[in-house]
Amino acid sequence: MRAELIDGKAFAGKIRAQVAENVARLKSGHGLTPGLAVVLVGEDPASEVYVRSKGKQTLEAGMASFEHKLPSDTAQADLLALIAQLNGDASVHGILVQLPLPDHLDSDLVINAIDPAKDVDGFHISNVGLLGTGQKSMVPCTPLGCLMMLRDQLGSLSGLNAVVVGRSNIVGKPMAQLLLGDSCTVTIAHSRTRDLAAVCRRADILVAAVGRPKMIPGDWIKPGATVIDVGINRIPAPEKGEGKTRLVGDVHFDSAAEVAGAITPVPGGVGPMTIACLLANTVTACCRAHGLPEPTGLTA
Ligand SMILES: NC(=O)C1=CN([C@@H]2O[C@H](COP(=O)(O)OP(=O)(O)OC[C@H]3O[C@@H](n4cnc5c(N)ncnc54)[C@H](OP(=O)(O)O)[C@@H]3O)[C@@H](O)[C@H]2O)C=CC1
Ligand SMILES: Nc1nc(=O)c2c([nH]1)NC[C@@H]1CN(c3ccc(C(=O)N[C@@H](CCC(=O)O)C(=O)O)cc3)C=[N+]21
Repeated sequence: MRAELIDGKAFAGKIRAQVAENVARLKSGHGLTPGLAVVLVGEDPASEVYVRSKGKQTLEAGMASFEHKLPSDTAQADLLALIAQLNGDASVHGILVQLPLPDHLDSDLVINAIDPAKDVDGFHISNVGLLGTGQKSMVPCTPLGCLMMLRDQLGSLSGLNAVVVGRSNIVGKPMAQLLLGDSCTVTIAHSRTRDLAAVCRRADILVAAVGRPKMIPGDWIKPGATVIDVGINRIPAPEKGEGKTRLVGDVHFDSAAEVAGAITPVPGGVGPMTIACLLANTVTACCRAHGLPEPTGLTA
């Protein structure tokens, strides 16, 4: 292996320590406890694991955690009523509605019902517009975590060719906005992109957010490039025993690590940074809600 490994797990630990320091300062100095409410509709086992780990890390940072688990047949009006209640609750500074929602619910409508100041996912149209115009906003956690790792790794990103594979509202598009904000020359690729291999080979920074296990091989990667693998794909792992599974990214790690300059692993890369940034956004939201100075280094 030639590439340097970018240790997202360790980096996330440092971010969480900074979050905890800021929480302690808000508590002792201002009598404030930042609070995060997570809303989960339905019984997806993967989402439940993820929501539990968010709740645990929220408490570990000294914050308040509110979990709302609703049945999969929850009516839209009931979900909207819960959001209205959380919007009005002064002890809640951040609201996250776990996606995807069951098909009968309109996720755009639900997300846009969240008070933008409490929208710690950064998915509300106001925050999307603010980010797109370079104004202060809530920045989506996964792209924010990726940006932090890239800045830490490379220093300035200015003038670099960045290719983002994937154009979702939750990862690909906001990632591209952040890279543009740091003066990269940005290409967004997707399922209709022609000659994706050639597009990827131009990238000094390659961000993969596709959801296809090991799709990007080493020979699509420019020698020395920095590779950020957002993909979280669970695949069968018969070598671990019958019925066992393991997580892999969208990048074929072994071949990519022979070519790249630096690469994030899966697990232990972007995933832990996403949760750390969620906590960071909650602290930022709490500070803004009370007109207090924001922590430095925890926002874009
Ligand atoms: N680490 C973390 O914290 C997080 C990880 N993830 C993971 O990141 C991955 C992407 O998530 P998300 O953005 O929500 O996924 P979506 O399914 O919403 O988007 C996937 C994107 O990949 C594109 N795509 C699909 N197939 C191809 C292909 N063959 N070639 C090129 N592009 C393709 C799609 O293109 P088109 O638009 O044309 O259909 C789409 O834009 C998933 O593995 C997910 O689990 C997601 C969120 C957080
Ligand atoms: N409103 C909303 N906001 C989200 O940010 C959001 C969402 N909905 N829906 C689902 C996706 C997925 N996502 C992950 C975050 C962390 C890990 C993570 O910590 N992964 C660990 C491994 C965990 C394991 O072992 O299962 C790692 O990569 O090391 C994974 C996935 C956030 N998402």
